[in-house]
Amino acid sequence: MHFVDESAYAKPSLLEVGNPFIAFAVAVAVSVRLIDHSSLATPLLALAYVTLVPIILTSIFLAAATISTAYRWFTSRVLRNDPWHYIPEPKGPQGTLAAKLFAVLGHIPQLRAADPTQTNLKWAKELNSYVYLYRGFFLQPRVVMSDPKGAMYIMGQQRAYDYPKPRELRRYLVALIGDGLVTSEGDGHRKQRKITAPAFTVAAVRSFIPAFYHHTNRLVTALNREIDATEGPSDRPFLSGQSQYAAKASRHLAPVVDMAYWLGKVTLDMIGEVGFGYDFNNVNLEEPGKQGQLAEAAYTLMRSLETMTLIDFLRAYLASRPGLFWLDKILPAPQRHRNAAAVSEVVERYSNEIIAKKKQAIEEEIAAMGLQAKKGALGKAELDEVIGSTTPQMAATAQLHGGANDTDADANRPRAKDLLHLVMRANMAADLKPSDKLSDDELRGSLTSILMAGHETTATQTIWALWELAARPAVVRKLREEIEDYFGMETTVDYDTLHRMPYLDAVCKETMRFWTPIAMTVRVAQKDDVVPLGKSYPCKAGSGSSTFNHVVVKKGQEVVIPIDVISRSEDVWGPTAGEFIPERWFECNLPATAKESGMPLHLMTFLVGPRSCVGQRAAIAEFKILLSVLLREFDFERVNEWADNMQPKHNIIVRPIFRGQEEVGVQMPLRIKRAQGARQRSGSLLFSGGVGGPDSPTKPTVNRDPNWTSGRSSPVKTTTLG
Ligand code: HEM
Repeated sequence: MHFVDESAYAKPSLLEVGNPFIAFAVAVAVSVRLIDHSSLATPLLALAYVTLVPIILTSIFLAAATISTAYRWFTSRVLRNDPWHYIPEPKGPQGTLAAKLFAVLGHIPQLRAADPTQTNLKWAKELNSYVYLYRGFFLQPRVVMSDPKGAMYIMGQQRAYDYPKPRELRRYLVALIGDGLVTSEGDGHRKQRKITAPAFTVAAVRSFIPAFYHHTNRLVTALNREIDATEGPSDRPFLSGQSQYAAKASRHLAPVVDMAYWLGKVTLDMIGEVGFGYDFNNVNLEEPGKQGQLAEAAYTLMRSLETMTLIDFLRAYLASRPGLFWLDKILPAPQRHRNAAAVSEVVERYSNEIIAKKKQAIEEEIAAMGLQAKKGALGKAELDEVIGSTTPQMAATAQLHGGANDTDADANRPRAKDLLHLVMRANMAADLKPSDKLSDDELRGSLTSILMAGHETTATQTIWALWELAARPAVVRKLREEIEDYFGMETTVDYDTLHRMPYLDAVCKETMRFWTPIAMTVRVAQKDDVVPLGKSYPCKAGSGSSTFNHVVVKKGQEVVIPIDVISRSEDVWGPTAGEFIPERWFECNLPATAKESGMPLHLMTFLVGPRSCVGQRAAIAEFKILLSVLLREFDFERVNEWADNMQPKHNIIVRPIFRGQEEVGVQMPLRIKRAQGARQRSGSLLFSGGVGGPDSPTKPTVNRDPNWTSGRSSPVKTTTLG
């Protein structure tokens, strides 16, 4: 059981649903009376006591909820004098059960019924405002802040700590992944971030590049194996991770494979190595059941997020009211929660081992440098001197729990210092105040945070890029031309070259704009505040005012920052905001509204401020490497019959499912073929046979687009990612 530090949260106001003080005071009073008037020695009375207290508490909660819901309804609908009376609000559900339950469920069923990005964009259009209000559970007002200036105000350096994540979300995440960088708040977060952020420097990310290529190349080898194994359609799945639908749609040397499955595997391998020097070797293993225990645990944890239902959300919401924490104890936990609890124990066990091995490895490094006498007195600068590639012991550690033997040619390459190693070394510095040091528990939290936050996000970003490119041969042609120009006959390019490729940069940015893996974040105000907006928006009809350019936020109020809506906002991107156009990123095409928005790189994909993505530099490099190598090697096509059935599913991360194939769950089935002119490789990238295989003398052939000036000679200017 993880303890959640609540110090970042202000005390709830009297009218907050399920006020803990009221609930607690009444429960104590009732208990005292029960104890006074009965003897708990009798089992029957003890049972009555145990049953009665929850019933009484529930009744109190329901009474408090009814009063505060009625109060909200009265002030907003009858008196029209609540602090948000002027902010437009979308219509509730019509004529359905959800309409009857509006007072309990608010607009949430509407948001969960369809793609929330589209629902929010539709509401913004109908209300003619990117700032509006919808109702959460028990009519709680939630302000939707799709105004970039407002969102940056909330998430920026000055205010981010006044707007922590809501308790229920945090409790849920802590139960899953422990209390690390993702979940900590206030001073706990400041401390974690101070130690962790310096591990993600440009120098560190540069040193990860060989590992990113190594794992991408393993994926290429595995996919080529799948292509070679495909003789034609089959009634039953015959490739790893394949669904029966994909098996049926496969053709000779052109299988339909689930790229979500493969990208999930490869990004886990990448984060395993660069995150904490651990080789999952997941790409070379088949079904999840056959993975190493830690990989399997990470996989199950991610899947448990996928299946959250409305009831789960309501339950989490209720159980997070301090007076009702016992609800979690008495309601039978769904199977997936039990799974999640079991796997988080596995993660914890492995994390302890990894941390212990790392401590040992760092001490060996210090000894190898002859600095043992000074151990405990080494400052940060001196510890930074302790550099170089992984010691043999560290390499052995890396292999200890790997899923399978690594058969790749460059398995024994020198490995860069991993993120956890860097974090732990920084944590050992004698010049760090004791109060700033992370405990083993906090280190474990940072390990799981990096593992979970840095894995499916990058996989998802790449899945969406392939989905878009699979329907855009002209974009693929231009991109391949640029890739060939920059890579030449090499299998890799360095960090700087990777970031100098303008069209790759534009395609990556457009994917990060159009498909943000994390579509939104929710925050809860700890103080009353007034949030300034970048422009004036029309007020709700009948509110007595015409426009508003600020939003009053009350303590305890939730604010939604819809990263996806900001990215597709016509106010920022103009009338083509809803289209996928990489060329919009060329300096000459960038709209003034995007440039003036003030967002870093004109995007909120990684959020901003002290709670922005700490791993963004690594994520971008990983994304660019995956995309450029995969596109160089393979053609990806959508399966025509299913092209219109893709539905983005939002569960913290936005991933694709397909109508008619719901039982498969998250998947990205794409037809894959060897690209025409897939090249002869120098170095370690091996695959068997086929055009451009290791024995093929074929020089790359590129279908040049006459309208495209690519590569080094391109006059196009962009502000590149990285
Ligand atoms: C394309 C890939 C990625 C995207 C789009 C992404 C996006 C984000 C976003 C939006 C947040 C803020 C979430 C919130 O507070 O609600 C976040 C936080 C975080 N990300 Fe990423 N991320 C990506 C990849 C990575 C990678 C590769 C790593 C690690 C190697 C990573 C580590 C983290 C961590 C530790 C946090 C918590 C930061 C904090 O609260 O201080 N992310 N990410």
